[in-house]
Amino acid sequence: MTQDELKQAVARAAIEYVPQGEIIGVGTGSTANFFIDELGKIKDRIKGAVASSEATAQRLKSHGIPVFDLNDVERLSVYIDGADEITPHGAMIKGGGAALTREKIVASVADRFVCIADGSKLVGVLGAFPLPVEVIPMAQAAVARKLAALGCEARLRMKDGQPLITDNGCQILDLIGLKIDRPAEMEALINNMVGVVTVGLFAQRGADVALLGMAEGVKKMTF
Ligand SMILES: O=C(CO)[C@H](O)[C@H](O)COP(=O)(O)O
Repeated sequence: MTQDELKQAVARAAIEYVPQGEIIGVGTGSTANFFIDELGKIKDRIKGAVASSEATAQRLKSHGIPVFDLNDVERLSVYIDGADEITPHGAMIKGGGAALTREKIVASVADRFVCIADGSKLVGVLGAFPLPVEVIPMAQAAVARKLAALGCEARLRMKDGQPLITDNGCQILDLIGLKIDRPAEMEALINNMVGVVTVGLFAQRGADVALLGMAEGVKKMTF
């Protein structure tokens, strides 16, 4: 099976977690896109969705799924999203698609985080994938120096020759070679740096369920 077929398989499996008549949280990325396409087929089952990015909002709308502002929603029973890496304990690196801040916000009001990913995302230790950190642009260089002092390279993410600008008007530093032995502690340490908006470590609030696409089928893990 190709990686896309594995992503499609977990996107289909995640439909089981979509509650009747509710608003759900929807993530960002290629796996989330496959999920949105599946959601489009059963859109009458839900009231609508809260999107974790402008791109996701557009895709939901293209399927005729109503998109709600999080400020108008008190709680979500489920948030469904992909990950760049996930451990056997449910800690994740997210933000490969630069949507980490809104993803963390939407996930924070959800009772349950269902992570959907192809099996290659399952790792023993986080950090082979560069860890994204969203930063306030004026603090970018200062934050990069502090992050580099942790023993990694902090590389400004570029797009079309310019620093990438997120949906929040911020920039992304990708941390290469960071050793992440204790994800929850590292999350708190980086989040506490002045100028950091969000770190793409989801450990203090990790996944509750992971659906991982493997050649032999969808593997379910609960945490
Ligand atoms: O965190 C994310 C976007 O900010 C994505 O969930 C993550 O990058 C995984 O993406 P994909 O499903 O395309 O592999």
